[in-house]
Amino acid sequence: MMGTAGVIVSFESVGLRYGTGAEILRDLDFKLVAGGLYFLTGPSGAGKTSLLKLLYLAQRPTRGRISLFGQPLDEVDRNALPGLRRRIGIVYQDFRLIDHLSAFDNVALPLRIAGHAEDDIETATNEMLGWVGLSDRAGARPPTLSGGEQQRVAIARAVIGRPDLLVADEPTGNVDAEMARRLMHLFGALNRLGTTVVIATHDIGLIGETPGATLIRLEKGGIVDPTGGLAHPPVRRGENA
Ligand SMILES: Nc1ncnc2c1ncn2[C@@H]1O[C@H](COP(=O)(O)OP(=O)(O)OP(=O)(O)O)[C@@H](O)[C@H]1O
Repeated sequence: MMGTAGVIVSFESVGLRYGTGAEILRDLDFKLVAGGLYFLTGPSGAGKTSLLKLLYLAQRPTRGRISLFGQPLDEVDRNALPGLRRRIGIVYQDFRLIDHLSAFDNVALPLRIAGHAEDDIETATNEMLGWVGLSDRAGARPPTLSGGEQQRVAIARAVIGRPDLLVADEPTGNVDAEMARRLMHLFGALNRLGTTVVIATHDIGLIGETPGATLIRLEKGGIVDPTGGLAHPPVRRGENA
């Protein structure tokens, strides 16, 4: 059996209900391995976005226990939560860009918050904008960008700080197949640098083109694990299982 070494996320008997409604997530028991690449799939309404919200600390479970970066969240001091959140890059389904900042300044934001030197910020931000094909839109504000362009700004902002955990909700939902492939390369490159990546998507093609990823399938609020990848995660090099 796998111990806790190399585990970045653990869910134990987790359930979630909104208000007094029925549980929309139930009996979630799984571990994510540090450095892993995970796709979360399932029909509309299965609870994918809700599961991601638990992961990026926007929602607390109504039952069970979640541990993140080795820390049980129910024991973490409130003051420590912002520190944990800074280790997570998030691509929201609705982007959540800051409308009065340029694309450049939206992407640069995590580096500014982390206190990097302005020269370094400029180089890294320009490089990232180039990768997502938005060099010529650096000065544009989000309301003047197309949906696909906004999505790419959101992705660039989420990955630029090399987070320990990247959580992306339908990150290729608004771009064409070629751009989706390019963005997947970006997630793959980040993953190879050590970031654990969790992507919710309906895009079966994207999943098929990504070898080495583990599929997490949600149905009616519960996980089905057809490949056994969650119950028996692959042992990665350098890791004592
Ligand atoms: N804030 C909320 N309050 C009440 N119910 C909610 C809330 N957010 C989601 N739900 C309900 O929880 C269930 C799961 O929703 P969720 O958005 O997590 O599904 P999803 O798998 O991400 O769907 P989609 O693929 O359509 O985005 C749905 O029945 C939804 O109506």
